[in-house]
Amino acid sequence: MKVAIQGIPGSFHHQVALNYFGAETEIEGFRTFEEVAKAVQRREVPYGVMAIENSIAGAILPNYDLIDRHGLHIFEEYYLPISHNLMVLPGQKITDIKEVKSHPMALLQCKRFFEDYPDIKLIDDVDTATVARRISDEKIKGLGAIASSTAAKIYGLEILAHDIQTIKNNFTRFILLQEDKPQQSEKPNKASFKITIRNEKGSLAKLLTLLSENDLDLSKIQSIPVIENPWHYAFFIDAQFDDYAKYLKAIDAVNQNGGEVKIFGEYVSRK
Ligand SMILES: O=C(O)C(=O)C[C@]1(C(=O)O)C=C[C@@H](O)C=C1
Repeated sequence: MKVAIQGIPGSFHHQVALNYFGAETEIEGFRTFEEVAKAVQRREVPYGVMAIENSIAGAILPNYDLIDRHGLHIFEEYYLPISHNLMVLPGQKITDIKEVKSHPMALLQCKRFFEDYPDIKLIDDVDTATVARRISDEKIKGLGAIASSTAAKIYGLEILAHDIQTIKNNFTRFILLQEDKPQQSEKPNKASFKITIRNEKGSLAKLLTLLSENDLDLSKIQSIPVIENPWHYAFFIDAQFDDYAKYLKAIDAVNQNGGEVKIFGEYVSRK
């Protein structure tokens, strides 16, 4: 079975794919989330893994948009505890480091650590492990990577500082994607969907009332621009519920009241 991820062995996406699908899984790494979404949409790879939000850095908004544009379905969520480490070519000291490169979400999660090192320049890169591999392959001095301890092991780097994320208790929520609408074996108690409403006074308040009246517990609501219609907004929502029938009633009520609902997935909450 093949699974698409952004990144290479030692990245957090790689870890999630192995944890969820098993150690023997064939993993196909891509450079960008967009390439992952396209590969799943075209059925070149049956499943994709995508980070969607982090407990320190917040949502990865462009990924909600990718799921939407590529018509993908969420069938599962996965929470991975994230520990970041500062690593270098063996023998390098922290005072030798001029630049640190990593995935932008990883850099955001470690911002506070680098406040004590204002001379180190932080630079976005494709993923955590790719930088570790590059330092190792090209024997780059003066450059640090932020990545997992697994990446340090795989690429033979030395860890100068462990657990450098701002809050020790750091989690990233990943979603598992496929092109087809999934058949759920367990009863769903969570759903992700997009609601587009007319930009009128009180329309958001009305929408929230309809959801709350049907006992939906929102764990996320994020507004995104409707690009075809400047200054109009849609909302990406994650909601939990005990009663599936009531959830359907809520969706129906929104549709009846001028909202437009697109469901990305119904699945079991793993929190
Ligand atoms: O760069 C990696 O190792 C990734 O798997 C990407 C990613 C992300 O997209 O948020 C995954 C988990 C962490 O939050 C940091 C980076």
